[in-house]
Amino acid sequence: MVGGAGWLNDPVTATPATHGPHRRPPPSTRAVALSELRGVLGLPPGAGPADPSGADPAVRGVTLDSRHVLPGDLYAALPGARHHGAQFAGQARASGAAAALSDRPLPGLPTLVVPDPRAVLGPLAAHLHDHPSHHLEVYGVTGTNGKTSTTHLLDAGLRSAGHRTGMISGIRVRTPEWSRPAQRTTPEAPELQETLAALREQGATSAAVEVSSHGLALHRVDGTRFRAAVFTNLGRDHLDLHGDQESYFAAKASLFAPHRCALAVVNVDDAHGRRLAAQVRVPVTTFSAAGRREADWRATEVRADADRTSFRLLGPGTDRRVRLHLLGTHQVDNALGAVAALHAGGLNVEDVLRGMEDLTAVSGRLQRIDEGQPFLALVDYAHNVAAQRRLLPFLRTLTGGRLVVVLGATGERDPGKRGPLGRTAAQLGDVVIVTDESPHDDDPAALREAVAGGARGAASAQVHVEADRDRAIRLAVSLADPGDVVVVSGRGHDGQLVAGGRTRAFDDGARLRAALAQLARGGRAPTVLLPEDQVRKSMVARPPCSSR
Ligand SMILES: CC(=O)N[C@H]1[C@@H](OP(=O)(O)OP(=O)(O)OC[C@H]2O[C@@H](n3ccc(=O)[nH]c3=O)[C@H](O)[C@@H]2O)O[C@H](CO)[C@@H](O)[C@@H]1O[C@H](C)C(=O)N[C@@H](C)C(=O)N[C@H](CCC(=O)O)C(=O)O
Ligand SMILES: Nc1ncnc2c1ncn2[C@@H]1O[C@H](COP(=O)(O)OP(=O)(O)OP(=O)(O)O)[C@@H](O)[C@H]1O
Repeated sequence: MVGGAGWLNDPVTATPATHGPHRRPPPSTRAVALSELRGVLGLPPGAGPADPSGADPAVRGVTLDSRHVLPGDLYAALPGARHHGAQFAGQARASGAAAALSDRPLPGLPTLVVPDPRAVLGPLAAHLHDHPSHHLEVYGVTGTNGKTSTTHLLDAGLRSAGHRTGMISGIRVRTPEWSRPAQRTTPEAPELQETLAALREQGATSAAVEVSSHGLALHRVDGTRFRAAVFTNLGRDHLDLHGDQESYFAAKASLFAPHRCALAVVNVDDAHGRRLAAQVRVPVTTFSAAGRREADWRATEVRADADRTSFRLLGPGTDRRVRLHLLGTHQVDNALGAVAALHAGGLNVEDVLRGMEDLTAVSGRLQRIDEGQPFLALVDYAHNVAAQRRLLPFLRTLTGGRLVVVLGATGERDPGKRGPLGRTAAQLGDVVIVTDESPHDDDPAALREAVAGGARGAASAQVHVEADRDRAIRLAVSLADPGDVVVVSGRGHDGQLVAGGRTRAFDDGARLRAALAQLARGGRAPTVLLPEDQVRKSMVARPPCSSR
């Protein structure tokens, strides 16, 4: 389709062409002899335990999950946090795996043995699919916040500029012929290469791909060539994986290595962005939403309200006002990154801006929920302090009243960010309602306490603790006065809560809408009565808004 459109009005219908149990590799996938793959890895002929029969089986696909093996696949048996894939060799063999890749020989399967199989999986999958990224213009986006939004803006711009394109984002994976919900931000290498191959086969000319730091550190994008890559920003996040901020930055920076990407597009409002721009060895285009004069692309005269966001765009040969439907000043950063990348990639700025200006929303990113209530209610995906620091001051500008923030912390992720999440919400909001997100196997009460402890420490907001997320949302609605702003943060589009090994459907937008509809039906507020010990008020009087 030409003419940008967001997911909310995307014309592509979902078909079950998924990776996973319904995996359907592109028909064009060629058969490659195992000996050829051995050559790709630089293994000498016959090195490592070969098939005792001396056969040289044809490999037609690759997967790292025994449950998804199709006949002829190479099964990559990887060491994991809970299992070693070698445990599942029997299942892979029974499903028709032709061969294996692992750090040890697998019984009954000719195995390519390398010390770090994850590290060679991407190049192998790319080889098997004839390097699809070399035949597409692939635009990547990395950074702590703004990846999904920027990816959607890139997609909208590519489409309005006439590209037949695909999008691999943390919300959905879409090709011209099918679309499905994403399982993770950046797919594992076999799925990524398979999707890029499907794009090529379906006549796509380009793709916008979200690249998480997990994706980089876990080699998921190895074997992929990017026409241009955007760096949005770096805040504290994912230290559970990276250990420290320096390693986190190094993971992000690795996307911009010359073997991966041809052009770097970097946000120089961000300190790590400035560092990256100074160190990369590919041509760099810079952008600044703060209007820095040294940037190649910059925004001035930014106006952002509850309906839209606009700014004056200044760049090579460009000086024009841009009007976005997306809400929040941070979307100016994201739009600048997208426009700079597409211009660097050779596209016409007016063509791409048309699509970006038509993009109506990105699911769960500052999405307004309106049921006629006399206050603003929104859902957002902010789940780290850096995002809160952009989001909450913006929302403050939309209210002369109070800012009510519903938040929690996901379990099994960096414990060090829980207290700061609560503290920042309390510093920048007036009413903080701490609730459960997805605790996974962590203790939900301990997670709530860590967030609430941070919030109480800030001592400037009213702090409530309500374990049940639905009740927390209804509490927020019941507490809102005309003119206030309510934001349910942290989950965005994510329609599931995971606790104690069980997953249940839970959509923040739908629950917020239901609470607002109940308010509209019942007059004032759907009263939520909480046991006294669940309500903690660290401060009853709130500071005047003007003091913030
Ligand atoms: C912490 C982490 O990254 N874990 C990854 C890891 O899982 P694991 O170590 O727990 O795997 P495991 O269960 O021990 O199994 C070991 C191996 O056996 C295989 N297996 C397992 C069971 C079976 O029946 N058959 C089988 O073949 C598994 O596919 C795996 O390869 O290896 C798996 C595949 O090998 C990954 O899918 C998995 O990513 C998990 C699911 C994940 O989502 N991680 C998150 C943290 C993530 O990647 N997030 C980022 C960024 C998010 C953001 O920006 O906010 C993302 O890109 O999504
Ligand atoms: N450029 C930005 N700078 C700071 N915060 C942002 C920016 N863009 C978005 N945000 C905030 O981060 C949240 C997540 O945005 P988005 O999904 O676009 O980023 P992301 O990098 O894909 O996040 P994740 O990796 O968690 O999927 C938004 O809901 C918003 O609160």
